[in-house]
Amino acid sequence: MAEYSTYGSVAVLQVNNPPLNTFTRHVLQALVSGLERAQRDPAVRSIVIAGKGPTFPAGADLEELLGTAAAPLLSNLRMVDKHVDTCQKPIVCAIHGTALGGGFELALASHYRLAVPSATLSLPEVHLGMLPGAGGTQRLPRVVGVKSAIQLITSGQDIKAQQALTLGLVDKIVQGDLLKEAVSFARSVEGRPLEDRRISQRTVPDADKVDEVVEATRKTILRKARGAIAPLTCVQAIQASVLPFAAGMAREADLMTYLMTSWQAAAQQYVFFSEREVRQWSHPRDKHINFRTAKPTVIKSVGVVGAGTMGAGITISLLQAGLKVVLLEVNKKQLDKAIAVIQKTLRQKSASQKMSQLTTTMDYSQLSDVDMVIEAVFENLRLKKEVFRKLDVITKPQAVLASNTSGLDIDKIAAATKRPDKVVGTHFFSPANVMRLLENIYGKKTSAETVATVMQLATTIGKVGVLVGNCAGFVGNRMLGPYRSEALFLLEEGVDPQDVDRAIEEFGFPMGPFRMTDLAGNDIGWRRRIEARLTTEHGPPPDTPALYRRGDRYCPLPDMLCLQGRLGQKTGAGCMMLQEAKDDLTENIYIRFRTDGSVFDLRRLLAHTKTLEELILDLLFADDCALLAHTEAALMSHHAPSMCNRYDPGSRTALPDPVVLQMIQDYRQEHGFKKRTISSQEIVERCLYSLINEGFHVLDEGIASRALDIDVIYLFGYGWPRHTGGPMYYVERVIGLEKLLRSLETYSARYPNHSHLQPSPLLRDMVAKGGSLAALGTTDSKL
Ligand SMILES: CC/C=C\C/C=C/C(=O)SCCNC(=O)CCNC(=O)[C@H](O)C(C)(C)COP(=O)(O)OP(=O)(O)OC[C@H]1O[C@@H](n2cnc3c(N)ncnc32)[C@H](O)[C@@H]1OP(=O)(O)O
Repeated sequence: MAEYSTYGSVAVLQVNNPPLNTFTRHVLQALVSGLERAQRDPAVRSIVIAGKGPTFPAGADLEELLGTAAAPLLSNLRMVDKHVDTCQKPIVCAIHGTALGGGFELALASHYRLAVPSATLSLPEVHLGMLPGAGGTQRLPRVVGVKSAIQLITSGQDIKAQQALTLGLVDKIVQGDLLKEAVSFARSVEGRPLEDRRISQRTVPDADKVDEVVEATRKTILRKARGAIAPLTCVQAIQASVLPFAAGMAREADLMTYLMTSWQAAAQQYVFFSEREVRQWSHPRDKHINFRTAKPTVIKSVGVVGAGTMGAGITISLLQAGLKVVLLEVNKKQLDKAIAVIQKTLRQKSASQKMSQLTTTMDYSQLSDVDMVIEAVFENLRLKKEVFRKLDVITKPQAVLASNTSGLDIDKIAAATKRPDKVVGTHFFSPANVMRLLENIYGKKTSAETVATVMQLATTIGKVGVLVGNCAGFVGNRMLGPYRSEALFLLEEGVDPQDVDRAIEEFGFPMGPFRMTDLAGNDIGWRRRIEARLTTEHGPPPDTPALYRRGDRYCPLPDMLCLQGRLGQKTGAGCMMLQEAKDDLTENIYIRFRTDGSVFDLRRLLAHTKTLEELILDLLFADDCALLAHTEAALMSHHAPSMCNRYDPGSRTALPDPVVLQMIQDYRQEHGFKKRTISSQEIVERCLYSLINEGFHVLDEGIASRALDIDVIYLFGYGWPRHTGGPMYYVERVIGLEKLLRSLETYSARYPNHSHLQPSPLLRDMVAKGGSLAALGTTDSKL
């Protein structure tokens, strides 16, 4: 737990609690005993505290923190820190690996800190819904000032050793043997006065500006926190650091108790464990196939087909993980553009050496030797099947073939090959090199080995891989469908798009449904609806009632917007007009693209088609993605820049668009909707409950095997607010399943033809039998 040894006058206490040396009560008790022993021993004149194995203590043990032991754990940690702080013999912390949370706080309570260059320090408690409650909010500002302390504690960001040295958080960076250096350093400071080494005795450097600093940061923190209580509570604790140390510690303790007992802390700790637990996958249809039994194929080289935004992002992720990549793109301009993007991103990350691992090509035969291919072409089944047919012939027989699709049928794609067991879905999220989620989809014939391979790939490239079954939209996009539909029905009834967005953003999402569609592109869903024959390129299918499809309520507003060319924000922002656009297109209009400098003459393009709308459609459905992307942008810059909002040139701030508001008004009138006032609560409930209800269907059908898989998908891929734990956790722990059921019953009685509001049989069953999502495999054992 804490090994005691002496080197002459130096006592060394090495925390030994593998793998991360986290603080349990036993570890802390062992530290207290060691400290007392060293203090008692007259031959000991200094003390070194270090971590055995790979790291200095990475903080309090979360398993223990989640149970009834939390309060004693905290008081033990505070006791250790007090022993250390007030010790009459100098205490030196020797830091390597990750000194996090309580580990870093112990170091701050010590008199000296040495670190190896690779060490990382941080106070990440805010991510767990807590604050650094063992003196971190009081000692850190005494070293770095209130302003920096607020920044470091409310972000929980990593502090690298060199930065820690600059900030005065460590005294020396040690290049050689850390323990040896620490022992000789301790010896060198023996007998020196300790008073000025005790951080608790210092004053906060910017104490006179504390109110000013807090005021200046409060707004930003509130905006970033989006409903999370921990960040602002951290600020309150830091504010108390200008008080005498004991008073500040008392304030910190009160605020820590408040946070530790909050549902948000429990939710965020659930998120921490769920992020790790998804790695322990099992096949929803056959539990015998799981992370223990299935062996992944070793992947050293990956082919990426398609160098659009997704393909480039995927390539960056793979290169950063040290894999060899062959990037194939049939359009030279697009390929060059992607190379420039990849180079720039890797350079920013100081990882330019990784470029040597990249081969770019326009020739499929270059893929003959790769271990795996990730296809990232345009989201079109015909095109994807064609690519897979080619890949099946060209790649080696044992190569895994993955499709980066956001919802197309993996079995149909697999059927284009003679190796359906090696075909799998890997749904990356945009930007693919930034977003952590990787939704991995198995088809009917995907082998256990192939599943294990893509789950392993997720870990290798630093993503959170979640295994799901094959259905339209998989888990994430499937659940988004009802949410979007309900948002549209709210427009029909009288809410404006920005009101829906505001309510959802106040709940904690970074973006409401309409701003999100503007960003992602309204045409994505439109194309999918056309493929599903819910609409056509020219309007509703013949003999179809405007507001119904297959007996279900349908809102055609997004289709109408697409027909007007209102496809999304990308088009407004990605290009620059050389000459003013004219509505009638009687003159030549030239448009140059910032992205690749290409110039289009719209009139010449139009000469080949009857109407502008037809031209948009021809290009949208063309398989030539590069042409599509450019021309779509060209047309859109002439037309309206977004679906529902307008954006000033160069800005991403969504502004209500009077044209759209008028259009919605006319639509309401035409279809006899009476505008009514709808509360934010109703907006949030209808949108989110219909999404969560779909989650129950997904579980019922075995598309996801555990509620935590759904939570992780929403947290890491869709911006679901972390402090609520994810949709399924939130509804079970915060709302209550019974309340969800009653609300859905109320809403579905009011809107009998909104099928997604009909409570799922699984939900009904759980409420009737008192069942819980935990029984379906959440991490409850750890809560
Ligand atoms: C009561 C005291 C009150 C207040 C003061 C102090 C508060 C605290 O200290 S709160 C805790 C602060 N520390 C953290 O938040 C660290 C969290 N851990 C991490 O960030 C990472 O695990 C890591 C950077 C330390 C290591 O990352 P990596 O190498 O990628 O490993 P894993 O994340 O996969 O972790 C391996 C294994 O360890 C488990 N684990 C990690 N941290 C803790 C912890 N603090 N307590 C208990 N267990 C922990 C993690 O779940 C993994 O377990 P499995 O292999 O079973 O999945």
